[in-house]
Amino acid sequence: MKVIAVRDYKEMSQTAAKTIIRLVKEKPDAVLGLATGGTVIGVYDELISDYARNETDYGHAHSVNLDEYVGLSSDHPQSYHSYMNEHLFQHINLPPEHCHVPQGDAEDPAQEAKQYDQLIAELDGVDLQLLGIGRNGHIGFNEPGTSFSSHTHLVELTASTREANARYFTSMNEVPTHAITMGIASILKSKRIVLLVSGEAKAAILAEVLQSDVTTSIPATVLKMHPDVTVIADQDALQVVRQKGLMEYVHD
Ligand SMILES: O=P(O)(O)OC[C@H]1O[C@](O)(CO)[C@@H](O)[C@@H]1O
Repeated sequence: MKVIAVRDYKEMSQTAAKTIIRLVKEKPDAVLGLATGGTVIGVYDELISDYARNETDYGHAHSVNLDEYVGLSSDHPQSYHSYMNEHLFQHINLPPEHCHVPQGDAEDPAQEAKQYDQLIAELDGVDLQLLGIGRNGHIGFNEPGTSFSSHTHLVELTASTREANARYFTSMNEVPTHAITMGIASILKSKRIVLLVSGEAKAAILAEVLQSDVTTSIPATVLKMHPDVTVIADQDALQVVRQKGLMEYVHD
């Protein structure tokens, strides 16, 4: 796992966006694994402004999103599908039929999860998976304790994850209790992974991930088992890493 230190959120977003743009130029039919949440919005903003300037062509690319809330239809304003439309899909020429997000209102979420894995396999896997990290170390919606052999599956969200995401809903009662998420094994199949960590709120978990052995109690530690993971962390997120003298893990 290679950790790159950047100045701030802007530089983190630009660095990740450049990696994605380079990949799409080298491999126009690349499969991009995308994430939602606050951390990755800056990356999408960078992709959109690059698209406006350079017309980077996404016409042959595909995207697969990590997760979706169970019970929300794709056009529900708080669904991850709507988030992706708002923050990326409607601004670039990624064909709508190439944009995949699990269907949150599927009648049988377990079946939907199975089909999602099949779809990823049919696309020949994810070329680059973009990830954020939860304050408890979750990746996708794989909460602590999730088996490393999990494929796309139905999960019950922890109270802390629901609280962290409550900011997008008008009340805590509206925050869905379950989600469909790509599993740890599905994420590890990606050819390349870029994990973004920004802000003080993520400083403790970043230090824990770097320090800890691989353990299901901190799902992101599993990334140490993947051969091509780049963590891009800003100075605020590196505060605890610095305090604990763990800078040996970090490159500038
Ligand atoms: O970027 P945020 O909003 O801190 O969220 C961290 C992670 O948690 C999730 O919101 C839940 O999976 C992810 O989408 C995100 O990568």
